Amino acid sequence: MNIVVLGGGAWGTAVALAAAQHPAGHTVTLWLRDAAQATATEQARCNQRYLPDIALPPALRIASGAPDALLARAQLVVLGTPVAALRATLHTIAPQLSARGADAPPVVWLCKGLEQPPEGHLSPGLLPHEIQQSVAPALPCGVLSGPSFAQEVARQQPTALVAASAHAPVRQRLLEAFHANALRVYANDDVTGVEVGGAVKNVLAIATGVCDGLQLGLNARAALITRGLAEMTRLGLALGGRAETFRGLSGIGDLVLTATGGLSRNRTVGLMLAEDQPLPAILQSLGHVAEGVYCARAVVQRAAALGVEMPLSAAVVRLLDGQCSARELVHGLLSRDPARE
Ligand SMILES: NC(=O)c1ccc[n+]([C@@H]2O[C@H](COP(=O)([O-])OP(=O)(O)OC[C@H]3O[C@@H](n4cnc5c(N)ncnc54)[C@H](O)[C@@H]3O)[C@@H](O)[C@H]2O)c1
Ligand SMILES: O=P(O)(O)OC[C@H](O)CO
Repeated sequence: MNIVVLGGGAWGTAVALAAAQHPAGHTVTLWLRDAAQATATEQARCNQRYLPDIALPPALRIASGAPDALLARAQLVVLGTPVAALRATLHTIAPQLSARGADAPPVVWLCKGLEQPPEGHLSPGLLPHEIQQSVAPALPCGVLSGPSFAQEVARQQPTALVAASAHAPVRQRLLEAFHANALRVYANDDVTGVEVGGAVKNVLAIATGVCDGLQLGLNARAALITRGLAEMTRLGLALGGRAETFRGLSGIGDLVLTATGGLSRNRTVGLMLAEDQPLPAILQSLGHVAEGVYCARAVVQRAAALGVEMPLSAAVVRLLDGQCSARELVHGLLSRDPARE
């Protein structure tokens, strides 16, 4: 299979690397928007900026510049950008791919979050598949999600992913592309549920980082994860997702990984906020995207529009907006009225 991965951050690189190691012998190209970074990656055979210490397999091709020739041959296009770049990327590639008619390859994204509406706009923050529907509704699309740190996938440590799409051929293409070696890919047709899980767990991982940074204890962390799963599920159901999805890999699975795993960027943001470090400095030191920071407000706004209560996510928004300190956030949550579970 001819696979093109657009976007050479940590996750795009790890996913391209996994596809290039598939025993079927796929032809895999990792496309980077930054030509200098592409050259450096090719010379070092390592993405030192985003995935250091990982040697890229010889079969993995690196490219930059206009991706038209790559897209003309692609049988699967994987978008490795953050949510913020998904709309623009789809705008760029959709005309060429749509022109292939029935031969158009599936397009799948890896991002987890909601789009931030432009400042001052009243439109809701959209999930990735809603962005795709507004930009390129005719393309066969899907999402690859689930509990997966790039570094572990790149080291071929066992990982279970979810391939979600409304289209069975897209799900099948994803299985053929990635299911092998230490990667297991589970199919799911609940795209909304999978995307809500992927977005909300990032916000909740910030909250868990705060909880652990303040050394509130293991009981508090378990309570936070459990109540977080409840609010993730409430929002997901209200948006049309299915309950069982939130009990699966892209729900509780990714929430537990991101909220507790030391490799999580979102959790790291929470740990640093607990030390009262300023957010801009935290984001700069991270060097990678932490989607929870960018989608927390959109999550809470969509929940409010649907009458869904999300107290943990709302508390994270107040903290990110500088309306309270980490300790005040905890105090506010502990002072809430008693409620039924
Ligand atoms: N890193 C992981 O372990 C992991 C795992 C699963 C999912 N994800 C998700 O995948 C997405 C990408 O994460 P990552 O870890 O690769 O991020 P990263 O910070 O390592 O890299 C981001 C990449 O996106 C590119 N980029 C940033 N802004 C852009 C723009 N405006 N236009 C085009 N490209 C742009 C950067 O050049 C870089 O290549 C995120 O939504 C993340 O939540 C990450
Ligand atoms: O490092 P994070 O917090 O962006 O999480 C990475 C993955 O989404 C975990 O599944």
